[in-house]
Amino acid sequence: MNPKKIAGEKAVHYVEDGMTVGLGTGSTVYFSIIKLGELVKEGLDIKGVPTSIQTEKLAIDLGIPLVSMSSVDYLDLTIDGADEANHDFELIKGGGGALLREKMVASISEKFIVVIDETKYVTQLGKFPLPVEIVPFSWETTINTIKKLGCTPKIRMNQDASPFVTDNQNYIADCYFEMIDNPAELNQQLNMISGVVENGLFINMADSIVLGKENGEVTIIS
Ligand SMILES: O=C(CO)[C@H](O)[C@H](O)COP(=O)(O)O
Repeated sequence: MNPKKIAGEKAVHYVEDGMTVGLGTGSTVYFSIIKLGELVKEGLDIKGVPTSIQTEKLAIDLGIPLVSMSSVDYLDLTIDGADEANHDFELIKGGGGALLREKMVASISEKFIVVIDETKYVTQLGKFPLPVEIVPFSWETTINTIKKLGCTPKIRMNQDASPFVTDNQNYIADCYFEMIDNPAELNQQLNMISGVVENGLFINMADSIVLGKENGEVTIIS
């Protein structure tokens, strides 16, 4: 059993007719979006707000009707993956580079459902390098400032050795902390640095975590 598939599909039970739904990005929420595509074909009436160009393309291929975030005041629900989640429902996101739009969409969602496999449910955040979206202008200056917060930042690169560029035309600095003692404080400190657009810490945003397990079970933590 694929724990990502189990979690992704389970989360779709939260979706009801008439909802506007934030569609996250990544290989776990992929299974939610596939399932939603099937349900839409069977008559489910929803509108999706995609969090990346990749998700937008997938949703269009599946026939899920989409609206832009700017055309809605709020979303009923967002389903998205995460790279780590702790027991206080604090998250690291951005492994796929979509953290800015993901955070914007989650911030106006009534409910934010996180879909992960059990390996990502941790007691302390930080083993996964924290993605921070920064502007390309003088990125060296920005990562030098970020470094002072006690991490080793590395600009994310593509396989061809060019910098990875986000959907918003920015760079990602993957910041190696090993352990993050105070995620809420770090979230604020990072976002106060000039040149930082947004960081991958999601604090006080998640409502439920849907945890897929290797043995085929799924646990919902709310
Ligand atoms: O934040 C994200 C993309 O920016 C993803 O939700 C996160 O990286 C988890 O992805 P996956 O489900 O593929 O492990």
